[in-house]
Amino acid sequence: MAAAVASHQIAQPTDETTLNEARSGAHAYLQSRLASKPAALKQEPFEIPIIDISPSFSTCLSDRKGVAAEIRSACLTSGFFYITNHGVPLPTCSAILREAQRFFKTLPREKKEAMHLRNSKLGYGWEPSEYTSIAGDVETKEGFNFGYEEGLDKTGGDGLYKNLDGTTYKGNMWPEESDLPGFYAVVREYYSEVLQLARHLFRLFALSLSLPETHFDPMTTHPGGIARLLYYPPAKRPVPSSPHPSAAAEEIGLGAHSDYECFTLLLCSSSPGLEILSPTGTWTAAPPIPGSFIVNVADFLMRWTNGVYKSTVHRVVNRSKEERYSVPFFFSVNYDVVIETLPGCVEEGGRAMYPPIRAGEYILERLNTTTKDGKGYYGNEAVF
Ligand SMILES: O=C(O)CCC(=O)C(=O)O
Ligand SMILES: [Fe+2]
Repeated sequence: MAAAVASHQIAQPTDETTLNEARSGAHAYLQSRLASKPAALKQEPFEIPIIDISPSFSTCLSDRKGVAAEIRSACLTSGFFYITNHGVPLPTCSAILREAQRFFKTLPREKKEAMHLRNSKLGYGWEPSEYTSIAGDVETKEGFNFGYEEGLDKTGGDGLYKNLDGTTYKGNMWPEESDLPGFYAVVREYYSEVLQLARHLFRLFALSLSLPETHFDPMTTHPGGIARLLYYPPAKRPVPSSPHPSAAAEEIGLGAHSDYECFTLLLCSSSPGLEILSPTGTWTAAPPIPGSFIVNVADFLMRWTNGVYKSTVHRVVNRSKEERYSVPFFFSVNYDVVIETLPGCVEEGGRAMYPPIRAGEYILERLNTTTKDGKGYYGNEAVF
């Protein structure tokens, strides 16, 4: 599918109507996916492919295109896939999962409180268990969120980074080095590796859309990239060992949602818990595969492709007696980029389903809906 280069670097204002449409569009999308019933829809099984991306590091374009074709096929169906042989060293992955455990298990509560999410206008910091809610479910997960800073980027960035709301102050909150010695160094190593992998994958996504390989590169010179450490306690009461049709039977770790950005790279510990909503409306487990990342298409790619690539709804239920840790990395373009449907993704005579939105504003709006009352808790407005 050929697509002309969009005017992505032009910082057009996103007006209130457009944002409202984006907000309700995302909500309607989620509701329609949750409400869809098995009967008349496509056949199971719903497969989450495993893609060995080692050929994508080849100097030969046709090797890279081969991997891009596999990615395309996954994006058209499940919107989720595993990648193996991705180049991020195993010790780097093990180390970040260990730090997650150290953070949640050894950092005293008052030190976590000092980094509470409510002190951030950007969704950063510590989220206690049962603090946030998506789709009305109170979530058992505990989290720690942080965003891009130039020190976490091997390229050093271009010096033009802007926060979600267009401000430029340093928004991350970190534990004191004396409280968790070595924590920041491990986070930096992991983040910088995964950011470079995301830039590499973005080129494959471009190829998968028959765009020039470097199409998205200018949009990721100071990219948004929120990462989180997540802890899911074991279920307090017995839950069915596989997804159950009745939501009431579940103890929700993280409520049903789609991700907001371009795509997500998820690292998880050996405990299962991630569940993906199939096109037939059934929850399908996505168990961890050692040494892999789970990649999922998120809303920006869905919007660019006019819904051709699926931003699939997912959730987490820890059904095991084990603790689960995970580290999602939500890869965004520069927050000042405007996301607009790629002309090549609109069928002849068709129309773009999604109005243009500015990356940072859209994410902020979506984050604001994840409170228990859905009314937001940041109380800030974008200043782009
Ligand atoms: O923890 C997981 O397995 C998934 C996390 C997730 O979907 C998210 O944070 O958006
Ligand atoms: Fe997610």
